[in-house]
Amino acid sequence: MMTNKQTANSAGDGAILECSGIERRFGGIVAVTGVDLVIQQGEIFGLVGPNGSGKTTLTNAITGFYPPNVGTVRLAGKDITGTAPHKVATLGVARTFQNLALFNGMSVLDNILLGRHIHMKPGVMRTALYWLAAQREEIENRKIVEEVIEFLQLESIRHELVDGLPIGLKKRVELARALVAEPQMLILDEPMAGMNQEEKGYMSRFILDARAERGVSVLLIEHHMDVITGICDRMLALNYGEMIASGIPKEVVKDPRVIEAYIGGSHG
Ligand SMILES: Nc1ncnc2c1ncn2[C@@H]1O[C@H](COP(=O)(O)OP(=O)(O)OP(=O)(O)O)[C@@H](O)[C@H]1O
Repeated sequence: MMTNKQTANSAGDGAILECSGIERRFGGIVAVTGVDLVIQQGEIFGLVGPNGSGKTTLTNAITGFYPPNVGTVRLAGKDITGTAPHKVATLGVARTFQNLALFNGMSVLDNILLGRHIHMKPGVMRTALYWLAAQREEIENRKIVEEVIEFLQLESIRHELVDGLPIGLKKRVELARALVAEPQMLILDEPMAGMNQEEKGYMSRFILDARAERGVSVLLIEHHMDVITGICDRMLALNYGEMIASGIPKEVVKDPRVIEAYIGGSHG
């Protein structure tokens, strides 16, 4: 279990994300309650739980989509509780969504470029007087985008519309869009849903490499326990909105409460 010492960690001692006592209600429904979570810089941290256990609600509380009713969220020591989603993004948190959020009718490249918008200055872009600055900004944007395209091996499909791509590639494009924002913290909501074993292997490798080469810390929501035990440093399991176990994945997945939650839930 997470100790008081860990949850009390604060900026400067390596925590990138700290959630304390998070509760979020929707009308009479308590979607999440009493959740404490500390992710250290460079950690890949797994979040599991059956359908409806509160995983997405917790990420929405962190990213400001649905601020918590109770509790605090700190990013690199700074209190960001209730900060608007676009501001949280500019502070260095990027996410991918359970149900893909790509723009159909647009190419792979254009979808990825959209991930740079938090770093673009529209005022500068529009003002002819500052065309040089804008040009420099554009070159910088393209450089990062090209790096990420190469990193995620999307070169051969860069001009294809995202519409017809298989799910595995769509998920990879979404990861690319999140990475070009150059986040400190990446929140991935079921990035391997619908993938076969080989595709899961690729995606796992990309997540590990993103940490190694781009220095991101990762909060990974995932139902595939082999992926959680394979690439996560630590993990947290939720059930009915509450923490039921946390710690080293190989130990947590053997916890009877976690097994029971999954057998009882629809992912058993
Ligand atoms: N916007 C909302 N309005 C009302 N209830 C909500 C809302 N979002 C989530 N809930 C409820 O909160 C609870 C937790 O849902 P949540 O989507 O966070 O679970 P989850 O673990 O992410 O599930 P899944 O694996 O299906 O994505 C559920 O009972 C859900 O119905």
